[in-house]
Amino acid sequence: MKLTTMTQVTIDGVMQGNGAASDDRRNGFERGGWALGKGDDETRTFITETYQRAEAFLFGRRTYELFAGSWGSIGQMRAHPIGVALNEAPKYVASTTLTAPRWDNTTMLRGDLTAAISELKAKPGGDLQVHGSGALTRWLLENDLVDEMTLIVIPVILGQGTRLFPETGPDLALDLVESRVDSKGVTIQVHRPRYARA
Ligand SMILES: Nc1c(N[C@@H]2O[C@H](COP(=O)(O)O)[C@@H](O)[C@H]2O)[nH]c(=O)[nH]c1=O
Repeated sequence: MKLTTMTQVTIDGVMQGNGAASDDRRNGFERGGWALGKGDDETRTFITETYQRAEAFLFGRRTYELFAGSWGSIGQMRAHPIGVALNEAPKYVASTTLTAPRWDNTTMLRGDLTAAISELKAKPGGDLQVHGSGALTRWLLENDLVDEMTLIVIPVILGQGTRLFPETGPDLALDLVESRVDSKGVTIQVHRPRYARA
């Protein structure tokens, strides 16, 4: 499988609390919900089709729990095409703290994460998709495991919140695979990292 990430970020690179203000108030964050209703229909279709294409999903603990409590639990969300894709596909969670995953079709990845993810990547098939999961995405980039990275850039400067990319991290060159701007100014960028060590 090809490991792909999809993250909504602001112009200043924040990824915290894109969906709802209540999702994540860590570190006094109070400007959540910045991505809600921002893209146009074409962007929404792009996002939905991305989820539908997934062979499997890989999550960090926090995003897994947020998704399990929404896409996995609320009837209307389960019935949405994104909900259907998420509920049907196998889900993997990288966490050392989560003991009892509450969503069907979930496998916990413990121990040697590099080996576990390399094994998943070696399986035939389509996308192993990571959504949200900032800590995991940073770790995957640090460990040269991301094959393709989609950024959905929302035209706001938030001025607070956790950034997707760390203050200190890997130095990566990216090949642009696809980019487009929608009618509301939301930019979609698909990049392939070119790892120096690859
Ligand atoms: N940007 C963005 C999300 N954003 C945020 O990711 C955070 C969870 O990951 P972590 O940083 O590992 O704690 C949490 O603040 C959530 O609001 N989540 C998504 O599913 N999709 C996205 O595009």
